[in-house]
Amino acid sequence: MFPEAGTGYSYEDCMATADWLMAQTDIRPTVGIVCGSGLGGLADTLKDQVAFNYKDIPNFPQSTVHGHAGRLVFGTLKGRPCVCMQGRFHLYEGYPVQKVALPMRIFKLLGVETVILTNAAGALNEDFKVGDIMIIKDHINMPGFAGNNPLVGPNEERFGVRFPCMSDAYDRELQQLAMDVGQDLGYGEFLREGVYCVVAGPSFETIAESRMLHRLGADAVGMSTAFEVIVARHCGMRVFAFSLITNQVVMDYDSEEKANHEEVLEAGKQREQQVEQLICTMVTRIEHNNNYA
Ligand SMILES: O=P(O)(O)O[C@@H]1C[C@H](O)[C@@H](CO)O1
Ligand SMILES: Nc1nc2[nH]cnc2c(=O)[nH]1
Repeated sequence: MFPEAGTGYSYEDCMATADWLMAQTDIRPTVGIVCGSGLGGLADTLKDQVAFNYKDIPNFPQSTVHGHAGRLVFGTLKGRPCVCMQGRFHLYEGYPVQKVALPMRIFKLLGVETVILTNAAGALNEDFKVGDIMIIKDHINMPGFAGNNPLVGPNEERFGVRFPCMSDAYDRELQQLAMDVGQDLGYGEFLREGVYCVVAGPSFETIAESRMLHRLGADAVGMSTAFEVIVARHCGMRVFAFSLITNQVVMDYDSEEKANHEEVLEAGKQREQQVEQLICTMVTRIEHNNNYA
């Protein structure tokens, strides 16, 4: 049923990739960042950059989606050593779910302690607007109900336990930090919190599917993040994630709206600066505030 589960993603494979990277740069990141669709600009703001194209990194998948540059960028953000994925992998690109989330294990082996993930998502919550930033407090892994969980396969104890807890997946202190930073930056009007639901994609939702997800308790829907979060938590890293609301999901048969990737990228462009500022300030405060560190 899962032919590729457990092959090519061993501890030794991940270690080989991490060793290769550490031999190319002296930067030892403690924060790892994953940039969602159209949100890759943050990587360009890192200082003292050392960047790798995914195609040059051993065992690494390739980005195939417009808006995902396919570069792993090491550098510093306000003096703090970071590694930033400028582009991520999705189930709909044809990768097994284990491969989609593989970079989290590389992060761990590089020394990353805190992971910050971003994504573009459609709003199911009717109070949300395009341009809102939704701090993710929990997720629903829809493909997971059909067996698409990145931890399927033999468990590697050196990464984590067989049955990891997920009720604390999204670090509450980091959520509070994001709220505080957002308020300080004057982002209160477009800062929200909510539940993210991942679907496999690449087709956007039908109206019936959207209504169902909304009734199940999801505030936003997307095609990523939850798989990475599961693997990051399995190996003991702290996780913070947010969605940029790029479109209102169509839930009305009379609507003329049609979801499309171009509007997703455009919404990313419009909020790029605030997204970067939020992450950058959070990273600084994680470093300097022991309550959050
Ligand atoms: O990588 P993310 O989750 O930000 O990308 C979202 C989901 C699809 O890949 C794409 C749809 O426009 O944006
Ligand atoms: N599944 C899904 N992913 C998205 N990514 C950005 N917007 C959407 C959306 O409306 N649905």
